[in-house]
Amino acid sequence: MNLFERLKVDAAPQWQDYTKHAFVEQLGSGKLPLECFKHYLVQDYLFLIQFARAYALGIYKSPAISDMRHSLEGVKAILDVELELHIEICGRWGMRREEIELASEDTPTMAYTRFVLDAGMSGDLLDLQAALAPCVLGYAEIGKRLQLAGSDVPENPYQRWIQEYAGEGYQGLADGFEAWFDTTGEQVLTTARYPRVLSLFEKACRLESDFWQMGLNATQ
Ligand SMILES: Cc1ncc(CO)c(N)n1
Repeated sequence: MNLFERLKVDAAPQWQDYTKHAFVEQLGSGKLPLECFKHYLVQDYLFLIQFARAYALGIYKSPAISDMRHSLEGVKAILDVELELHIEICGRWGMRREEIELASEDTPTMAYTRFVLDAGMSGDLLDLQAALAPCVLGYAEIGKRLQLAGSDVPENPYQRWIQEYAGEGYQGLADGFEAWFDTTGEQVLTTARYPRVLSLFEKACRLESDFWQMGLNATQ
């Protein structure tokens, strides 16, 4: 079992809540109200700006050039690919980049992003990776699962989103992150340290669930 698999087992309730959240299930069935998705997507754009900073912090916290390159991959994937996907999807409803960037961050967006940044600033690369892992590895798992189940749902309005996270590019990024996380674990993880790493991972899962819930709450 690699480090990610071990954390998933030990944080099973939090992982389930996050990856099988009602928002995710409705996204997969195509039944999610558009209002919820739009609210989520604008907040996610703001989220990703902060996450690019968190990967940049990863460069700063990298003990080796190979670690720097992994962090740089994360920065590039967000700035060059993921943010552009959001702009493309928002553009379908006539929302422009300037308008999205002017939106104000909701509390769950602030809570999650600042939590990750603080985990990295106050800790080392492994702490930062533990706080980042649910994001990239969770979306890769969700994307793959929804894509596989999706053949039963013709004309899902959220297909473009699913396809992006199930696609080769994102799946490759997640595989790279998982191996990198494991390598860092082999270098610095001790038995005494594991509970703190697990706690960071669990908290990030909870903050992911809160992020989905923020999307669902947009109809109320
Ligand atoms: C909230 C959140 N978690 C994870 C990802 C995956 O990058 C994302 N775009 N947004």
